[in-house]
Amino acid sequence: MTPTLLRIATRKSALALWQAEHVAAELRAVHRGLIVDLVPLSTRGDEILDQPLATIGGKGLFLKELEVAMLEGRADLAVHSLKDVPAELEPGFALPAILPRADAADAFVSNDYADLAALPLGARVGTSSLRRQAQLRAVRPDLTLLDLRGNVGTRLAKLDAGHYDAILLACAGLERLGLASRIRNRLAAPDWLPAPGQAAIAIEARSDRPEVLALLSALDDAQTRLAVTAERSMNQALGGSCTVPVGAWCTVTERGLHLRGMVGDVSSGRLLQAQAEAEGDQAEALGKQVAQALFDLGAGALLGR
Ligand SMILES: NCc1[nH]cc(CCC(=O)O)c1CC(=O)O
Repeated sequence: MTPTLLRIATRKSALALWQAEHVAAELRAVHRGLIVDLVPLSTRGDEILDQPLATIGGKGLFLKELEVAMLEGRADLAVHSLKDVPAELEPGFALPAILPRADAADAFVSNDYADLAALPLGARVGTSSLRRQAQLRAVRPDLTLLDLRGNVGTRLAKLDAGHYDAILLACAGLERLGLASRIRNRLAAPDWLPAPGQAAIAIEARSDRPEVLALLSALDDAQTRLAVTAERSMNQALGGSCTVPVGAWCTVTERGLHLRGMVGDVSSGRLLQAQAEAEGDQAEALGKQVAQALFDLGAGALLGR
């Protein structure tokens, strides 16, 4: 029987709540009469803020509590930033919808400097993302890289308190929170690669709930799904963890898919880059092909395998 109520499990950060509200509004718009409620939950990834994500167990930390809520019948779906969703989902779960992508660029945010090139020698830049750190090292080996965790508001407050000369965030998150005015400069492809799936919102649900999956799939954007499938397939073929600096960017045109991939080394600032094109129905194979090209360039040593 088609459900008349859908409950969305979400993290409690301002960005997570915005994304869940956005999905709720879209669901109400496409399914007239459907009741959609939010179930805000705390996750381990939100609670442990004093350690880098890579050391406390990675991205799955943000999903676990939301998945438990779905398994226990307290929620019907969960809304995530796709870049926080591990390449391999927990068994029994699916991503029935991936929403149209926002701006996938990273944002250079600073109160004193217009862009990376304007930073003085040795300037302090805050980011806990290994991908951002490796790309920073590659263009500015002199910079002092400092850890920076917490939600978007916390990170901006730490910048404003003077702990950093600049910080890097995702443009998409700033835009969703009405903070686009904080973006001083966009760090964008092909010179600078985002995380696989960056700027796409994903809906997760139990694979054994066909009526729920059918309602949710109405929000799926085919073009975004193709692009992020290629990016996530590459990430998975490289080992799929968030403890290595990996960037990916796939564009979709009438001619097909174009995937760029990057594996970096934070200490040396060395970046390995590869790219390839494929037909629209070959997204997964394209991801594996670019991963193989990166291995051929020596990515294995950087990935510790
Ligand atoms: N890791 C936290 C996270 N997960 C998704 C976004 C931004 C929104 C998106 O990429 O969809 C952010 C914040 C950031 O990186 O600045």
